[in-house]
Amino acid sequence: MTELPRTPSFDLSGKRALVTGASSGIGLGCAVALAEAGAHVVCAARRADVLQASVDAMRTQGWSADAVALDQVDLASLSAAMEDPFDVVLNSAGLARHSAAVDTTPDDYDAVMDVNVKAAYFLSSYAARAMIAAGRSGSIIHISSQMGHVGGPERAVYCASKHAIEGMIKSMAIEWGKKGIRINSICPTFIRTPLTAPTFDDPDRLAWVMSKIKLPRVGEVSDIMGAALFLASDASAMVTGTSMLIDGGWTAD
Ligand SMILES: NC(=O)c1ccc[n+]([C@@H]2O[C@H](COP(=O)([O-])OP(=O)(O)OC[C@H]3O[C@@H](n4cnc5c(N)ncnc54)[C@H](O)[C@@H]3O)[C@@H](O)[C@H]2O)c1
Ligand SMILES: O=C(O)[C@H](O)[C@@H](O)[C@H](O)[C@H](O)CO
Repeated sequence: MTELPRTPSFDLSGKRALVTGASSGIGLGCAVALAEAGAHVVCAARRADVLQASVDAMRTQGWSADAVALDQVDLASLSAAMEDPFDVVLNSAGLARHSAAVDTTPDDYDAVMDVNVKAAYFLSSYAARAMIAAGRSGSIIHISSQMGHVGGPERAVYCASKHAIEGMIKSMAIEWGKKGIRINSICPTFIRTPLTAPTFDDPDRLAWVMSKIKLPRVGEVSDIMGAALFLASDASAMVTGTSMLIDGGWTAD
């Protein structure tokens, strides 16, 4: 009989995962995807009350989850939260402040870069450091953006921050690959979350979005959850230093 290849496992039983930005939007969706696959998920965000409500809802499903209040711009707290190694670290915390490039203030610039780049950089660094010290492999995943690959009007700082993630993951993948640590990004198009409310609530901006997406609708959080599970699990064991565009065809032309 033909020996058939085995489908790799998407099961995360016995794995410990950290998901940042887990109180809402894409982060909450990814936390659910990992918990449903069997991981114990530590959900991190700043708003302890909102976060606890999400964790309580996950527990009622029979999934394993904890909440940790964390402002990841505070690198000392971030480092402390990462001391015990995780098998999976998924970073969805992020900020968008859009303005014409000539009107961007240093405060807007710093706010976006501090969360989207600096915190993401040190989160990765601390995560890998703990994995290496424990002699463990792991998967680090950043929610970047299609704006890490193309530009967008009134989005120069946001695009700069997401392009930085794309360069960062490639360099870190080179450094950590032989230790069994993978690092990748997911690059979504416009997804319906609190972050995109100002864009979707403006008819002109929504029309621009729909003129760029090739599919007939905007993205939903559920469109990202399968990719998160894939990159977290052994199903993606040969995938590192790359980004997965979930952009409804935005970047196809
Ligand atoms: N919604 C989209 O269309 C879209 C598309 C592409 C990429 N993204 C990216 O996805 C990620 C999640 O965004 P979302 O759409 O789910 O929005 P969201 O506003 O629902 O989630 C962002 C989360 O980041 C958290 N956060 C912000 N600053 C933080 C800090 N200093 N410390 C800890 N947590 C902090 C917020 O509290 C929130 O929970 C972001 O990185 C965003 O850039 C979103
Ligand atoms: O541009 C916006 O309105 C959002 O704040 C961004 O988060 C984008 O939705 C996203 O990155 C897709 O390009």
